Amino acid sequence: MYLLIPAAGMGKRMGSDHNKLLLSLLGKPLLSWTLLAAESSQKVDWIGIIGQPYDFPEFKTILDTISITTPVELIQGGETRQASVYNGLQALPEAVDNVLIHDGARCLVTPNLFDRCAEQLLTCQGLIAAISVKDTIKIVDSNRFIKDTPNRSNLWAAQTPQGFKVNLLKECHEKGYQLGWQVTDDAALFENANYLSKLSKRRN
Ligand SMILES: Nc1ccn([C@@H]2O[C@H](COP(=O)(O)OP(=O)(O)OP(=O)(O)O)[C@@H](O)[C@H]2O)c(=O)n1
Ligand SMILES: C[C@](O)(CO)[C@H](O)COP(=O)(O)O
Repeated sequence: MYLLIPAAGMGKRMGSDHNKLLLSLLGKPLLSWTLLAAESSQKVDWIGIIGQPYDFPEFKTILDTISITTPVELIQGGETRQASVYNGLQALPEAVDNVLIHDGARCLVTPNLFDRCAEQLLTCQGLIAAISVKDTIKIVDSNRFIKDTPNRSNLWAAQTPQGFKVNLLKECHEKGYQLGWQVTDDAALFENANYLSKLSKRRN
């Protein structure tokens, strides 16, 4: 299975002055933990890391340090996550049918989660890992007055991995680019284009 890892962020919301994936967690950069999980997956056999070129020297150091054996390609990212994934899709070899996309920032992913998503992707057009929302969610207006309380049993928090048929996702990204859709995950492009993605309840 081909895996794209968006890793070209700049930590704006976090208020970081550099890529948060290079911050250390238990002695290793965040990105190392994500890559180690992908390396231990039974299904992932190619990894594209999408990054900003100024981070590539540190990415190469990480790859050397963890002695990764899965083939890895570094791909230039864009201004937004959406633009980064677009570039990642262009970098896939022509013959690839299925792709998983997993945020480098989600470093607690397990090899088993990659494997489950890879297996299920063979049975559907698209899927995402997600967890059911535990809190009661309020919809507010621009003055923060509460307007609605949606039924919690229909609410799921989208995570990654997200997996798709490559031809369909490329079509959705292209459409999104042409029509100016701005989304925060790939499943939203699928929705906008009226394709169906399946939820995969995240256990681990
Ligand atoms: N131009 C961008 C922006 C984000 N990402 C990646 O998309 C994932 C989700 O982004 P997010 O968590 O929002 O990360 P950042 O944009 O880095 O940080 P922040 O949330 O603090 O703004 C991350 O793995 C990030 O590296 C990307 O590849 N290209
Ligand atoms: C794709 C994602 O991880 C799903 O939750 C998320 O939307 C990425 O963007 P964010 O800016 O970190 O929310």
